[in-house]
Amino acid sequence: MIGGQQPDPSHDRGGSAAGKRVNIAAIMPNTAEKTSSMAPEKLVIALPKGRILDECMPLVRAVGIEPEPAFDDPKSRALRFSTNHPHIDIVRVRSFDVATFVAFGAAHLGVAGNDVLMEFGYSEIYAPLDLNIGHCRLAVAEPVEMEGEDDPARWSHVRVATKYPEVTRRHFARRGVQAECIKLNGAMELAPALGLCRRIVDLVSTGSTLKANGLVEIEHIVDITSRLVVNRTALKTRPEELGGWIDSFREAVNAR
Ligand SMILES: Nc1ncnc2c1ncn2[C@@H]1O[C@H](COP(=O)(O)OP(=O)(O)OP(=O)(O)O)[C@@H](O)[C@H]1O
Ligand SMILES: O=P(O)(O)OC[C@H]1O[C@H](OP(=O)(O)OP(=O)(O)O)[C@H](O)[C@@H]1O
Repeated sequence: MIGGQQPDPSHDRGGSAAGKRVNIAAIMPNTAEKTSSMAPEKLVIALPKGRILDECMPLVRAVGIEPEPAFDDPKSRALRFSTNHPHIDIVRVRSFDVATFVAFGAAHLGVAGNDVLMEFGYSEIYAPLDLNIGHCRLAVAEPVEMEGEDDPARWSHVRVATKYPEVTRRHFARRGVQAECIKLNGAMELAPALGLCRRIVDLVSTGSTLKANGLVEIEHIVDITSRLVVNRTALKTRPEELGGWIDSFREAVNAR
């Protein structure tokens, strides 16, 4: 279990905000009652390091959560950070791991792209809010020379390099195409030129990475944004507190 520090009731956002929109306490009165009489463990928020962190920190700050100075110190090797709320910590992990930490209840709240959520399909994760950041799309791409002669409607089998084998298999299976996926963790765009496979499934935003590597997008799979994610059990056991944070994040997103 996490933490052990006593909560600071003066910083508990749940009381006032919950009930306005995410009225979980009303539908689960028993759990709400139980938690209000117990000292809950520290609330842990998992944030993805990398490009999404810069986009999500203004929202985190807009809801009134300010991490300790070490969070912004590039020399710091710390992974867990206290905040201005004595009962809230932030952990900074890889984007795929945000989903795992939240699904297993090691973190209560987090931020993850729906690419990551779809790939894992964790039933323990509830994603109540689109944060309107991290906009990109998941797409199939191939070498520009193949574009004219290749007809995706005629495929019965494809071999693709991807970081998203589950989403890729499901996408192709829906139209009866068998996908053989070669799992890579980055730099998928290198695979066709090096003969690993002819096609890739990867995230595309501006398209400049595809272009720089002689590839073109030939099939759109799904639009991607980052979501606020919550552990379902935590939401049941701490409905006011977590519902309050969901409401606060929603207000911050709407105010942008
Ligand atoms: N080019 C992009 N434009 C916008 N959002 C993106 C882009 N690439 C990825 N994302 C979003 O950001 C999330 C994190 O991507 P990022 O590239 O920072 O991490 P990563 O390379 O997957 O992480 P790691 O280094 O841990 O493997 C993705 O899951 C996706 O939702
Ligand atoms: O269409 P673009 O604007 O060029 O963005 C697309 C690139 O962004 C992501 O990679 P990232 O830069 O995060 O590096 P990674 O491959 O290490 O994940 C993605 O995997 C593409 O390579």
